[in-house]
Amino acid sequence: MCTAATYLTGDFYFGRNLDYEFSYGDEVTITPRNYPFHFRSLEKELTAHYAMIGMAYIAGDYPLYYDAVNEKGLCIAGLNFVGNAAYQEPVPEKDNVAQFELIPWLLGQCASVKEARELIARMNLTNIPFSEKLPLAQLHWLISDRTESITLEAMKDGLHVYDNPVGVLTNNPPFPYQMFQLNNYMQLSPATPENHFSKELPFKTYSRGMGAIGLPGDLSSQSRFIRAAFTKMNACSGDSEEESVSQFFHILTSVEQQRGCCLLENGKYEITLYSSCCNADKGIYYYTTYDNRQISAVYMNHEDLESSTLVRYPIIQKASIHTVN
Ligand SMILES: C[C@H](CCC(=O)NCCS(=O)(=O)O)[C@H]1CC[C@H]2[C@@H]3[C@H](O)C[C@@H]4C[C@H](O)CC[C@]4(C)[C@H]3C[C@H](O)[C@]12C
Repeated sequence: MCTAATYLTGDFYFGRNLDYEFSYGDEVTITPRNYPFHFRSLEKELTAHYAMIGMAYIAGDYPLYYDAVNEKGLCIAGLNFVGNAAYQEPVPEKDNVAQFELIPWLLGQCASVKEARELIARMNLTNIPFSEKLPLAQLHWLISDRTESITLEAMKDGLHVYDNPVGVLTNNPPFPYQMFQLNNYMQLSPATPENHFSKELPFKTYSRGMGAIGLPGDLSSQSRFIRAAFTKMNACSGDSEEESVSQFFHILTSVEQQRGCCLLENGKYEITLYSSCCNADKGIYYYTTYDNRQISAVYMNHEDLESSTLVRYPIIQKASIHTVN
């Protein structure tokens, strides 16, 4: 399971929890403007494009991004959509983009969600795998900038683009079902509840936080969607970088997966391998890992963005404890 979210203070923040039972070997990866992107079914090459930063597995010299942000502040995260994602054979009349090419294709060329919508309208998301060892990932995507978010789902009946007014995405079921479920929670509130049950019964609030009784606490993707939406829509913080980043990680923490709570059929546990928070305006990628709660930061603009070589920073997994005496 995974959860992605957006957050706007003075700057715009975008990030995700990557929940899984193993890591592919994740690296914070900066693709500078002149790194050449070749596309499997397109004649067009992107030899000059927007620079981007995100988490990727680098296969050969190719950045297989999980989530990334470009220098214009456009952001994308891919999340599992198993059993529902369906990709097509290439067709002559469309831009045929392989599933693993989607993030470079959009972030390389689009400065906003509006521009991404235009490319998506001409796009066919194809079923060409990266390699035999790295078969198709069944995903759907949260695509955001500071003004709007959309959800992109490729299903048997074609590509769907949904407005995403919540700025949150988890996994199954398809996005319209996720959104519809929110209707069942409209009574939840961060404020102290009032008695609408019966005037004849003398109810008392015995604890703070009772306004959100009924907020689902389990790890299913539907429940994480509701919980992350509630937390994000009610989140508030100061505008400073420290306050914004701290608050963003708290939103993600509301849906993190602790080892032991989600047992898979293979006997392994799914956990939150990393949490990321990208300042999309400044190109700063912050992350924590399951065992390293210290926030690490990689600045895209500290690198030579005119270069043609990937810049890679393997994630720091080892805990760092600040000893004070
Ligand atoms: C496993 C990741 C998604 C995590 C997630 O949503 N978990 C929820 C589990 S579930 O709801 O319970 O199924 C996804 C997100 C991005 C994916 C990677 C990216 O798409 C990039 C390449 C794409 C290649 O086709 C496969 C390897 C890969 C390197 C992918 C491996 C894996 O599928 C990743 C890492």
